[in-house]
Amino acid sequence: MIDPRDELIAAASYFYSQRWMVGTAGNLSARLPDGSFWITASGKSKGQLSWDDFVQIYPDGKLESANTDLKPSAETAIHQLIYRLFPKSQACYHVHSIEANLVSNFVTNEVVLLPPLEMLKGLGVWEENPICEMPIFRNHLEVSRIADDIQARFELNPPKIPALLIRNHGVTVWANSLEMARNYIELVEYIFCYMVNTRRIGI
Ligand SMILES: CSC[C@@H](O)[C@@H](O)C(=O)COP(=O)(O)O
Ligand SMILES: [Zn+2]
Repeated sequence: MIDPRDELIAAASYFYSQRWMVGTAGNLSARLPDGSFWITASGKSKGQLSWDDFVQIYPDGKLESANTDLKPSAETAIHQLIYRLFPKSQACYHVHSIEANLVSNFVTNEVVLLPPLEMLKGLGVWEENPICEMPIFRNHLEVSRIADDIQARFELNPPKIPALLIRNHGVTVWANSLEMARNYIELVEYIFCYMVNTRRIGI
């Protein structure tokens, strides 16, 4: 099996070049056949990751890393939850863009309506003039509280698209392959950019 860290490094470097993973922002993970997953270590510059900048988390919560100083991403609890809620997911990507943060403030409620763009097909919504909402969650200092909120809402009301937005923070997507996860980030960021631009020109 190919080690997914190469693709995670390539994706992070691309997202960094798009200014969606500026500095240490964001985290990426990919699952392995034994149910464990590689996740970016906390506080690493996402534009220049190497194999040693990842931590492997096992289903029982145990972790393994190249050196004992490495801590798993502060947002590991969200990745663990996503893999539990959506067991077919093989990758979970989280980035911080300016547009995502602007869009998260377009509304004060728990969802934002997405424009009925053709691009939604790329996120699995094959409908004419779809009514498609992006779930929004409150940002808490304690990441476990964000994960608890996601679990409580998604267990009752699973989302139509494999994405969620944390207000004033960033977007998280999950997918059945690393390639799809990268596409989903690009698609949601395109949609956020479109939404910001429609506001800017007043349509
Ligand atoms: C630029 S700080 C951003 C962090 O607080 C966090 O939101 C983030 O996405 C990265 O945290 P990390 O622990 O490196 O995975
Ligand atoms: Zn974050």
